[in-house]
Amino acid sequence: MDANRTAFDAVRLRPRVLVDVAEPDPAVRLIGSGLSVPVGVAPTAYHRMAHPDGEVETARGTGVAGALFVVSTFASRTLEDIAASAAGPLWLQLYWLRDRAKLTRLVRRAEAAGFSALVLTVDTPHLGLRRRDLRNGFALDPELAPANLDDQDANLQHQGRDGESALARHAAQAFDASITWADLAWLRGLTTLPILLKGVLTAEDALLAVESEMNGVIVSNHGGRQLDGAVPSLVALREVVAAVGGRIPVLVDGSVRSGRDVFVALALGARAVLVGRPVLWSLAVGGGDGVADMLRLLTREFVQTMALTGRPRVADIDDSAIA
Ligand SMILES: Cc1cc2nc3c(=O)[nH]c(=O)nc-3n(C[C@H](O)[C@H](O)[C@H](O)COP(=O)(O)O)c2cc1C
Ligand SMILES: CCCCCCC(=O)C(=O)O
Repeated sequence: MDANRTAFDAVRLRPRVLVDVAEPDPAVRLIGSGLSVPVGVAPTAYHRMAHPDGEVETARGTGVAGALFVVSTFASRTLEDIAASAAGPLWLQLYWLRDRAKLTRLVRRAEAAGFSALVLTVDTPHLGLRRRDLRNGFALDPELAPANLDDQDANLQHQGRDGESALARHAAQAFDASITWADLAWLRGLTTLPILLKGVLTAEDALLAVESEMNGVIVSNHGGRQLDGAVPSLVALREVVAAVGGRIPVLVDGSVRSGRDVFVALALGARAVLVGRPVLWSLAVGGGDGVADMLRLLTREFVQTMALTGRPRVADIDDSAIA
């Protein structure tokens, strides 16, 4: 997690001057959707831990800001309620569940509710070693449940065993850790929705994603929550962008905390960024309005960086902007 942040801080910008920057335009199109800014909400589980209305508020605030919302498999509100409150594009993040019938039902519900893409997270065959969760015996409040998984697994609410995380135990039971690139054909055949892979950190895997007919990759080390010591997302971005060679969009997440960071990621070849923890913080402080404020702040900072680097359109942002 720290390395993600350090990688952004290490980048220096090369501003061009005497360019007409009277009206910078941060809008983009991404996988068929128009966005006011190349920013999305990363999938994070259980927004009701941050706000009583959970993902319904996140969807409202994200729509107000004209950004994208990637809803987690472990959302704490139903896909249908989230869709009813959304004014912008929604994608559904999937973990590959052992129970393929359950996975299929999720995909069908997403299609019916108007979600416009799927994001398969591929860096979590097992949950990472999260020592604080283990030490604290992390478990969910009994009021909270994954709203879109029909088993309502009691293991997640299991309380009070030191040295065990209810999330890690549930992941071990529910996630299929045996899937390989060959299994992607099954998912590809299940739906016509675009599919992106989240958690790609190498050129080799990016090439396999293209060969597997995936529609995009999200360069991510899961915010530092999976493999301790993994390469920072921003560092991995360069080799993934080079390998993909423009054939499919590349997104990135991990410690994006300002509009300058959004600009840096785009200069290194990302088509958009996802933001994780700041969404939970702003949701906790101000509900949907808080999320909208945070995203609008990122947008204002991004626009200012475009202006002060002499890159008035998103298409003008390339690696010539990086020292
Ligand atoms: C509390 C929390 C829950 C998360 N839940 C999920 C999840 O359900 N699915 C997933 O693919 N990634 C999940 N992530 C990872 C995020 O999607 C994202 O990769 C990461 O948080 C980005 O880094 P950032 O938080 O520094 O912006 C989670 C991250 C956090 C902090
Ligand atoms: C069995 C629940 C697993 C939720 C995992 C959410 C996640 O990805 C995270 O980083 O936390």
